[in-house]
Amino acid sequence: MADDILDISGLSVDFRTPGGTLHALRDVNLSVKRGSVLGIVGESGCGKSTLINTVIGLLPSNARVAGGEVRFDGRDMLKMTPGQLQDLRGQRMTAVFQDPMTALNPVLTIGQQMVAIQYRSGASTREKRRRAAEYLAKVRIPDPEPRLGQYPHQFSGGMRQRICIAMALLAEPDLMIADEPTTALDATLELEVIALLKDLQREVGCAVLFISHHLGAIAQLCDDVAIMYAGEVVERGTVREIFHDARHPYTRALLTCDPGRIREATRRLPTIPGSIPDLRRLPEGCIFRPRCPERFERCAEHPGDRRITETQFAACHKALDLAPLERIEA
Ligand SMILES: Nc1ncnc2c1ncn2[C@@H]1O[C@H](COP(=O)(O)OP(=O)(O)OP(=O)(O)O)[C@@H](O)[C@H]1O
Repeated sequence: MADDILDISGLSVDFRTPGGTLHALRDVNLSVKRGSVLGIVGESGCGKSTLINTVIGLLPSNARVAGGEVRFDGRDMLKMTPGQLQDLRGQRMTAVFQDPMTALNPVLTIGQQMVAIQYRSGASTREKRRRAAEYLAKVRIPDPEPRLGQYPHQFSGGMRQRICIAMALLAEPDLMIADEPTTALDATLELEVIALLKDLQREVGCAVLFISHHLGAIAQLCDDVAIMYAGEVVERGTVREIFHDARHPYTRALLTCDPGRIREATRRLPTIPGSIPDLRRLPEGCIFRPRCPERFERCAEHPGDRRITETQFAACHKALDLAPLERIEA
């Protein structure tokens, strides 16, 4: 059995666009250990959705996987047939998205939807309803039995997202992909949902790939973190390494823009001067060079992954030389 439930290596994805080929992901290396939570952080346009769509096998028609492998439990998903992918999705790999209303059908009751997604189970409808109520209780929906008969609009926004989480966990997946699941919620509800996700992830034992702009949420929920910038993973490590000893200037810029508030309220990523380069005309060398306060001549060469520890990597020529950042509690 593979140690990593998801192992992405050397993944590159291009889009055909009227202005030329856009290199949305380049040589991405990431892995999610069984039963652990990997957080992915990055500015808008860094390639988070492209990464997820590649993993769930739903890239748009103008996309092309230019290289690499995406292994789920040791098997390369990029070589699977549509039928094999379909078997994985919704069972061993499930997903929760930002807007619960896109996942829930407004004209069916929650109970009907939760029974329907157990279509592969040989259990009776009665047993499926019992499990549905059990999972609603797990996400702390009070009085779950009668609420199975209600429609999505009869629940609050926070409850709807918790119902989506219950539905994603009902299959007892090996991996749950959570794509900005708390971005649409207010700060208090967000904290509640993050705490709930953490409890349930432990209870069900599944791994989670958690995408968020919110550094505080990442620090609270994740075991490991990957920082993406303009289609590359520029740094990855344990949550402790990233929040206490970041080695890439981009990660450090994100963390130092607002260190005191990271734990509490930084719901959007801080702004760093400059903008992401045009991915159709990539700069030579390090992708962050045009915005980097640490740049020097060698940055005209791509740095590749520098190993900092067993678990931490940073794509920067200076990764081993930068002085430690002021301590940030994660
Ligand atoms: N269907 C598409 N056709 C052409 N280019 C695309 C397409 N989808 C995404 N891109 C481009 O690929 C790059 C990565 O986009 P992606 O949506 O994966 O980023 P993201 O990090 O998910 O951003 P956001 O947080 O705004 O959703 C961007 O430059 C984007 O413009």
